[in-house]
Amino acid sequence: MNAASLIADNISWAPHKSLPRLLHPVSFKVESGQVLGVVGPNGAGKSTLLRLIYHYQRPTSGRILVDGKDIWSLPSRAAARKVAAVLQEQPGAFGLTVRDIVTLGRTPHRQGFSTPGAHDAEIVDAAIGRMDLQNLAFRDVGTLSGGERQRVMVARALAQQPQVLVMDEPTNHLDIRHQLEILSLIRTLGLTIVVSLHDLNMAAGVCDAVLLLENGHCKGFGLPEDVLNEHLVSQTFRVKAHRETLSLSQTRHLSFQLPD
Ligand SMILES: Nc1ncnc2c1ncn2[C@@H]1O[C@H](COP(=O)(O)OP(=O)(O)OP(=O)(O)O)[C@@H](O)[C@H]1O
Repeated sequence: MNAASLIADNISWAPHKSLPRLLHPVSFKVESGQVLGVVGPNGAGKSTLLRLIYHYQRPTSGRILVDGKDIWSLPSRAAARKVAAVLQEQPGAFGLTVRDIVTLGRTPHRQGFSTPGAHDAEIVDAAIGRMDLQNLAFRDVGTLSGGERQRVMVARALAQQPQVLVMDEPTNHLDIRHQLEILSLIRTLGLTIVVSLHDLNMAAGVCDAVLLLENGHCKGFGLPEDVLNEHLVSQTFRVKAHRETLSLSQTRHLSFQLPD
């Protein structure tokens, strides 16, 4: 794998020039190979921020640098060789096999309309193996469970050989076991990762840094233990947050209740 640093330099977004910004200017840096968690209440702007990074929506202001190169100065194909995404809404790709879907990850690396070659096939097989999908390779993706489909989407992103991987709520719809598997996988991919997560304890466990959003504003960026403190979490999520150290694992754990 081929991780690279990611810099967001004053990026913001509005649906139109005449409309108010839904994401206010924010700057941060993710070192090569590190995992940034994006957290915040519903509607905070997490997916909006991620869309700018995976080259889907152009920022209204600012630059996004991967390995020092502004991805919005690149054509889509070149940007897709730098940044891949695993999204919540999975395409209804009925009729395509798992292998077909993973092979789509090679598209940005091919010339024009050329068909995939032996080199592509090797990379696709490696991605399928990495996600333990060998037994499902020729299954119609429409017949897979949500967890299996999620693994296919990660395999497709790996076949894309990006430097940065963006994951929008990758644990959604997964049972506890699969949530933990995805989180432990995140740590082993050797890529720079930006992941949005709703579970703050999971974010604290898996991320090197956390960005906390509220209403399109950055409320905190830094080490999980600093950003996910009782005060900031209580204020941002409008709950009463309590943080304790669990005796068994010696990890910090947040619990929540509604305020009085
Ligand atoms: N294209 C758009 N036009 C108008 N409003 C938009 C557009 N995209 C997003 N929004 C609004 O921006 C706000 C932030 O949305 P976003 O999906 O980024 O939030 P989120 O933090 O990912 O939320 P959730 O946790 O519910 O998934 C929401 O109020 C949403 O309705």
